[in-house]
Amino acid sequence: MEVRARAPGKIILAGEHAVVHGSTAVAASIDLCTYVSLRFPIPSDNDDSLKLQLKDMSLEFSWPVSRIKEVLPEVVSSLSPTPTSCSIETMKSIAALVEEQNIPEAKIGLATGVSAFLWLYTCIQGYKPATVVVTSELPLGSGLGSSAAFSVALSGALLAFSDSVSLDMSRQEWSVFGESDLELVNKWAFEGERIIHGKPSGIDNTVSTYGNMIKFRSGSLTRLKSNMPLRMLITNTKVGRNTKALVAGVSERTLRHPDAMSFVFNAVDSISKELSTIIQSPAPDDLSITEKEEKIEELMEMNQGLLQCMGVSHAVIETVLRTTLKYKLASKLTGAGGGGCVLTLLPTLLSGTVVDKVTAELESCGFQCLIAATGGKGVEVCFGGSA
Ligand SMILES: Nc1ncnc2c1ncn2[C@@H]1O[C@H](COP(=O)(O)OP(=O)(O)OP(=O)(O)O)[C@@H](O)[C@H]1O
Ligand SMILES: C[C@@](O)(CCO)CC(=O)[O-]
Ligand SMILES: [Mg+2]
Repeated sequence: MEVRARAPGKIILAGEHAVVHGSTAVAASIDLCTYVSLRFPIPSDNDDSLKLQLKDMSLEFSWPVSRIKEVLPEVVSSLSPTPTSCSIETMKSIAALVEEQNIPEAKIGLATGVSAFLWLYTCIQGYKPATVVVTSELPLGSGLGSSAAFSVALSGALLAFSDSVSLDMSRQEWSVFGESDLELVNKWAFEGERIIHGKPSGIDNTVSTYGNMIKFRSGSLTRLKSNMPLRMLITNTKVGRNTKALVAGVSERTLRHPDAMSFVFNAVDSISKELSTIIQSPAPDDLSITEKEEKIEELMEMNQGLLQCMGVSHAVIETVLRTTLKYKLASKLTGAGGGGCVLTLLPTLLSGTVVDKVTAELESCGFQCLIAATGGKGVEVCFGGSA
């Protein structure tokens, strides 16, 4: 028995960090995914372990299920079909299980992802032996929502083989969950994000679950229908960072300067709302595509300035901004910042030559550029077969 799930990464067009503090944000899925396959052994395999293979990193972790039962006895006895948060005590027990695996120091950032895996697995599948294989097209820890895509794909695969959702297991092609099942996948993925992020707003797992473009505020989403092409150059600075630490840094700054930061968050809220209005406004209205793009560019620059106020920009991000500005292109960081990826709007009338030139200049600085398709599908599953 095997099921595979895939979930997309995302870009945040406006509102990262401020969304954690109640502001509106706008995000779109991208066509780079994380894939999770789940397979239960057959009795003749004589396999009583839970295995997690992180293929891209050539890492494999394995726990005898008896060991998981011994360390986490309370998880299954209190199994509930509704997503639950991991308590501090259980987190400590999970950390012990992860520590036993001796993750190489250079890859220690994966420990939170492995912890999220153990929590979601035992909550949804109990102490069953299984092999879970993960691969990803997303750079990890770069602002493109790798943690959310991992949590969503994992929740999707685990729930596909649970009684909580209704799926046609005979369909051997990529299929979508029903509306209420999607909600369940999203809620479990949020619990995974909590373990990886500390204090997520929920925007990343929501856009990965539902796909397309969304407006998000205080846990609730509005699906957006874009009425204009939106081509974004994504520049990966390759400077590593950690969303949990950056989110905590903004919270600390907010505690130190509550009044000033509340104005910053309000300004971001207005920017996100204005951006979503422009994106959705009917195609042939009073504003031409070029006028809309100019407004979006200005909003991106304003948002970037406010992200700087929050303390989440970085020297390397400023280098990308300066480089793209030479070509009169507007940019902003995307995701948690502190390094990671930068978005640059490529206006419809921009010539291919300019795109090639700016890309070449960015790549000569050691950055990696890509143009991802935005607003595609959310989480999908596929039973058996080889779709
Ligand atoms: N494919 C994966 N396999 C295992 N763990 C993963 C995988 N993808 C993400 N993770 C976990 O998520 C962490 C990265 O999450 P983080 O939130 O810091 O960055 P991001 O999600 O890529 O960017 P952002 O949150 O800004 O969009 C990794 O260190 C790891 O713990
Ligand atoms: C930085 C942040 O706003 C977005 C990370 O992609 C964190 C979150 O909303 O959970
Ligand atoms: Mg993340």
